[in-house]
Amino acid sequence: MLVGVPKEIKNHEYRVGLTPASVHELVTHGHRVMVQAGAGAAIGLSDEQYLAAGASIVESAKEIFARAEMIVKVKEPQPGECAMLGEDQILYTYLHLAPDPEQTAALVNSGAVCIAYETITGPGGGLPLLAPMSEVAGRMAIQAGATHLEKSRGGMGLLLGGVPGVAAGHVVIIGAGVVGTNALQMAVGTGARVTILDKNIERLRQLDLVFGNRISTLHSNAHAIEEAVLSADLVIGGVLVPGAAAPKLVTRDMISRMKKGAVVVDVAIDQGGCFETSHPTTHTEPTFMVDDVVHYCVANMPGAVARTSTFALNNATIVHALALANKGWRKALADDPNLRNGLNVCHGKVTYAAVAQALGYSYTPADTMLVS
Ligand SMILES: NC(=O)C1=CN([C@@H]2O[C@H](COP(=O)(O)OP(=O)(O)OC[C@H]3O[C@@H](n4cnc5c(N)ncnc54)[C@H](O)[C@@H]3O)[C@@H](O)[C@H]2O)C=CC1
Ligand SMILES: CC(=O)C(=O)O
Ligand SMILES: [Mg+2]
Repeated sequence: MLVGVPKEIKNHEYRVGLTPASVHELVTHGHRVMVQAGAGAAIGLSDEQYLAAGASIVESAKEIFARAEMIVKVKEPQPGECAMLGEDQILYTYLHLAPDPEQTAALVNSGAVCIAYETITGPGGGLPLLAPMSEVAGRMAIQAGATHLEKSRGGMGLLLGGVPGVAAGHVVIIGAGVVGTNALQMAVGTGARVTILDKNIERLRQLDLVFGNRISTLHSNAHAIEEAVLSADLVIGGVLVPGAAAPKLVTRDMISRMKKGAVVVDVAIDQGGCFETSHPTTHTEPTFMVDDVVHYCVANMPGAVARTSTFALNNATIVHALALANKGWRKALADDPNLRNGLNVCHGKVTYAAVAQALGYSYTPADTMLVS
């Protein structure tokens, strides 16, 4: 198969779909890989390294989209990229379609076979292609939150861990999945007081066993969220209902009653966000204020640590990239129900139930698309 890797074009996005090691893996299995010139230059992956791994270097994204049978990316295709996708071309990347009607319409119109990293499941459950970026974003959420608690960034001027004789800050984490757990580890490390909420009590039991009385766990409901948020200095939003738009758990009214200069980091913003007042921001302008509360809502947080993130992502994505290239999409999806769960849009149909439901499309089950 001819595989293409365009340079990412989202704001401050320096990750690359394939590392030289992943290119080498595909080439060893008999495939050809085209990489756009300079795709990895910002994170120290030179064109020479890609050439040495067996790729060819092409100048423009246009040529890659025109020729490749499978496009491997990181972020959802931007409008210009959607316009270049072709009928039956495989697109393998993050999509986050439920909160994004424009992108969904563009992918439906393209006729392409669109496989979303974030809905591919693992043999033991979970979302193994989302997990590495959630690890990164969860850890970064505390860094970003701590930085924006500084006065010069709009925050109340608070050091999360406090100092001897001065109380530590209160971090509230909503969602105890991969983002939440990684944020929890970092928050505990700073010496902050931490409360974590989830609907899944079994998950809270596991965290209680590991962290003991260094944290408070709370079953998530509207009342518990309100009480926790109103006493928080920093709130991290890390909930997920796979493939669906994030539930708005923190209302505008709660935000208006929070401490002035508190910070919210809405990691779930790529699925629409779990704060009613959120809207997506970029690394160039990561925050905005609502009622004197700093909102950090960057939809591609791992892009800021693109080198770490690219390697972590490739560790998880290469296995299915190989299956798709080796077998073609129909057989690869037929053989592997976990990969099949990644199919969101195919030949003009929406093939992921939560996306169809969120955006008012009729739903076509992925397995009905596998016969040619
Ligand atoms: N902004 C960014 O750059 C990034 C965003 N993300 C996003 O972060 C979000 C979280 O991802 P993961 O942690 O990997 O998901 P996950 O599936 O590991 O965890 C989500 C947790 O939310 C919980 N949850 C669901 N509804 C809830 C509710 N009403 N109250 C409390 N908890 C609830 C679930 O029980 C689960 O434990 C996703 O939307 C993901 O796409 C991930 C990486 C980067
Ligand atoms: C998961 C996601 O949205 C990201 O890594 O940018
Ligand atoms: Mg997005």
